[in-house]
Amino acid sequence: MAKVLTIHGGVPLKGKVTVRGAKNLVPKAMVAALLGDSPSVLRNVPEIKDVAVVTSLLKIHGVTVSKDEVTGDLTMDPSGTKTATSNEIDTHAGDSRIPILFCGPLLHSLGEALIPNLGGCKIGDRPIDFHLDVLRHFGAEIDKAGPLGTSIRAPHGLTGAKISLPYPSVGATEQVLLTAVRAKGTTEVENAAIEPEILDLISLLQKMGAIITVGRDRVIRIIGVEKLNGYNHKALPDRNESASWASAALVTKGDIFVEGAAQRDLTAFLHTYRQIGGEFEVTDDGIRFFHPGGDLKPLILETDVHPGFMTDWQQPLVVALTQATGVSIIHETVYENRFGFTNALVEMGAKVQLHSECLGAIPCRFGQRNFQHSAVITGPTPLTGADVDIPDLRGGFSHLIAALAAEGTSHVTGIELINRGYEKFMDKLTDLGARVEMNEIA
Ligand SMILES: CC(=O)N[C@H]1[C@@H](OP(=O)(O)OP(=O)(O)OC[C@H]2O[C@@H](n3ccc(=O)[nH]c3=O)[C@H](O)[C@@H]2O)O[C@H](CO)[C@@H](O)[C@@H]1O
Ligand SMILES: C=C(OP(=O)(O)O)C(=O)O
Repeated sequence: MAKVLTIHGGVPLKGKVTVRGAKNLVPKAMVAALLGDSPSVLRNVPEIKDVAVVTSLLKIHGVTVSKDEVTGDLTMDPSGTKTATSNEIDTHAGDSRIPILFCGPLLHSLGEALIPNLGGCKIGDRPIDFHLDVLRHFGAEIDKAGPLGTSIRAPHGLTGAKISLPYPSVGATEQVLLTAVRAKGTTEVENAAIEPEILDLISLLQKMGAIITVGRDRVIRIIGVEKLNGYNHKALPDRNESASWASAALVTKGDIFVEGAAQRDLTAFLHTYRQIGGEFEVTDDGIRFFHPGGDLKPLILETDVHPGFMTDWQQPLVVALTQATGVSIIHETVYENRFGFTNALVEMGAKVQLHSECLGAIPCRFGQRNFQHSAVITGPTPLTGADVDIPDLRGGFSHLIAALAAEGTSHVTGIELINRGYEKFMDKLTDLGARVEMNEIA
């Protein structure tokens, strides 16, 4: 039975939501537990699909994962780590992007790793060439990278390496970290990503006994150690979920206190929010986001790696820009195909034109290659309810907040995708006063 969410729009979202540990850190912290020779404890764990997927992957590799019924904290004991069968691995094909990060830890423990084909949002090709090159630098052999997944071995162990990433990829940087901490000798990675979730992963690895320094100009150095212990760590809050609810407040002319939102990790977002005309108040417990009344202002924006404007913030913000007075331009420089979600916004009444040129100050990797990676948004345009099928996590959130702001009723399918990154999504919407009903259809 498929689910369809009916949304009656036009209600400002008001109230409080709580964000917990980041989707882009928690599953990776769980993978890091494989590196220890004693159990690890992870706190502030959200109930989202990627956590369920990694819990299952750890279990089929012999890791005991137990959850505290009251706090939700996870205790992961890797003492029984074993090779999983290809059938077990195959059950997770297409689920998430995290399995590729099992390579380093499994190669250290078992000398081999079998990785299912990856899932994640369909916002570009999302190749894994950087990951496989990184692993080869450490001495791993890629037996097979084909339709049934990737099989990797390290018959001679893994040795530290000097690596320069072609682009500051988040996943490839994490691949380096999770492999280098127990490799023989020293690793140096240039052009590394330094997103807050990566720095939190480094903190956690440091607790385990890893030797890591983050130097100038995105260079990270790691001295491998033979053994690591388990960690006890509280995951950093989800800055992407925080930014999503902030955009929801602006789009619906509402007022949302996001408990747990951390200003430190949202500097670029808060700057942009204020430029558009959104208001916020930072407290020790979170951030209140609200529409202060009056017109929203258009802007010109490029997504970028940290400390730039995060690509995952772009999609919900585009909905707010449909309500700004004037022309806004967004140049998406991280993914080549992240504007597909705007088709549904156009059906709802928005004016969005896509272009393959780089409409930004810096020409990016996608210029002259026929990727529609720049968007011109003209507002304000009233939005009306529509029937929408959610394409991906952030595009889906954008559709939902557009429907919440629109006049009339919308029907949304594919809502399950939202569970990848938004904990207790329906409860939060209801608590904020949204008029929504979930029904099942044959
Ligand atoms: C689970 C997780 O943490 N997901 C985040 C992570 O994704 P993820 O780690 O997959 O993103 P990357 O930073 O690796 O990707 C950035 C760019 O590099 C390219 N690339 C990446 C790897 C590779 O081997 N070859 C290659 O060409 C990608 O196609 C993309 O164009 O960082 C992205 C950028 O901040 C975020 O949008 C995602 O929410
Ligand atoms: C692109 C995203 O996630 P993933 O890398 O897990 O697909 C996202 O969170 O917006």
